[in-house]
Amino acid sequence: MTTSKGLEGVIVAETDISSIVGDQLTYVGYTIDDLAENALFEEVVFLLWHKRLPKQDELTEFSEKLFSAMTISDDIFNHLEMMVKNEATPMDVLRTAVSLLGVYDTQNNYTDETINFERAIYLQGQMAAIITTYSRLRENQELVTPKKTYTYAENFLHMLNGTDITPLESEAFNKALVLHADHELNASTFTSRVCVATLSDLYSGMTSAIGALKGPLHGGANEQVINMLMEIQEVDQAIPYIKEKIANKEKIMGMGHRVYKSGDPRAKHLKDMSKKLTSKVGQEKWYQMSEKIESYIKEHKGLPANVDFYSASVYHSMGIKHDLFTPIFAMSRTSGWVAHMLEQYRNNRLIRPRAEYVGPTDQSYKPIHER
Ligand SMILES: CC(=O)SCCNC(=O)CCNC(=O)[C@H](O)C(C)(C)COP(=O)(O)OP(=O)(O)OC[C@H]1O[C@@H](n2cnc3c(N)ncnc32)[C@H](O)[C@@H]1OP(=O)(O)O
Ligand SMILES: O=C([O-])CC(=O)C(=O)O
Repeated sequence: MTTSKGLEGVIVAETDISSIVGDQLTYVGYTIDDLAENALFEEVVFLLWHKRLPKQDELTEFSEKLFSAMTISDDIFNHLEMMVKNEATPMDVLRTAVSLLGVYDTQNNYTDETINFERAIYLQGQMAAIITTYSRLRENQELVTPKKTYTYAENFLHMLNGTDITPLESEAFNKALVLHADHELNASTFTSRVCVATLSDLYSGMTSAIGALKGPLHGGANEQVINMLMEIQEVDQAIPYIKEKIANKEKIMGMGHRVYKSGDPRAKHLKDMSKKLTSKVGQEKWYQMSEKIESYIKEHKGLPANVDFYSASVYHSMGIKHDLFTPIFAMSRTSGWVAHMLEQYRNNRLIRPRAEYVGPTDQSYKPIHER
């Protein structure tokens, strides 16, 4: 038996959803650059679920269904109110609320693909509804209903802030959602597949995936990055701060990746958006600081910036609360999680690896008074 700590390099599934080759990421054969520049997030969701881009009438129908799924039910609203009172953190709220969606879905046919496509749209819409409702409730703000003329990205921002959306905000947020949509067998996607490989349901897979994404070594890194930038505060403090972290053997959040060794192809798009947005709001320092950290870590540790690094200054300059960064990642990644869970159901086998036992052997039970 061979072991690979952290399953590094182990191939455990075949997929036709996304692929990483060198520093190239593709969704169903389309490069991430192509999609980030040209596609709407909802087109990408359709692509990941149906393995082809939608025609206009299909996109219209799909967007209408998503729009209809963006309204919160009274039941979930009541639970969210309770969670606000308990000052629960947004990722915990999201995980719990998605689990509750499962409680209110009384159809038991977990692996029925037709019903799962309906559930998928519902989940994708509800992610936006849950995050924005929770955010507005905790700020004591009235809820904002989505607009039919808005895209998914625009509606999220509209429901979050209650404002009209500028073209730059729309472009940046749509791009961020496209870039985070899927990423082969990352930890949370793998978690979702392990869960449904027992023939459990989509809500359970999503709940497990949200839990896995929350950790700071995965999706939780984007919030850690902004916390770091806030601690640094001034551009000339960036390098001394980073040097001290490295001297203390601490990790620099948003840097490094299990698969990409030379560069994460998503980071350059977010870097561009960070530059544009920070300059638009007159807060270039967050971009400048990030750029200094990126160059220093690349030069001294050989590590590239990952997707979580520049998304932090992008979301911050859009005025988004820092603890919503990881929930937004989860909202986008719902598209990928669902695609992978559906793929798992279609060609399922229980996922059950082995562990090498390294503990003591030949022990024999002693009565408690003899230990
Ligand atoms: C969406 C995403 O999930 S992207 C990843 C988001 N996570 C982060 O940004 C957290 C910071 N980065 C990390 O912790 C790691 O790079 C991971 C978790 C992304 C990848 O982890 P692994 O492939 O297991 O690499 P591992 O943690 O073993 O690191 C290998 C070496 O690089 C070092 N290293 C890796 N990342 C970093 C970092 N961000 N800062 C400093 N050193 C690092 C490790 O200390 C280790 O050094 P050593 O061999 O001297 O002990
Ligand atoms: O693939 C990974 O390990 C992490 C990652 O970048 C992602 O989930 O987007």
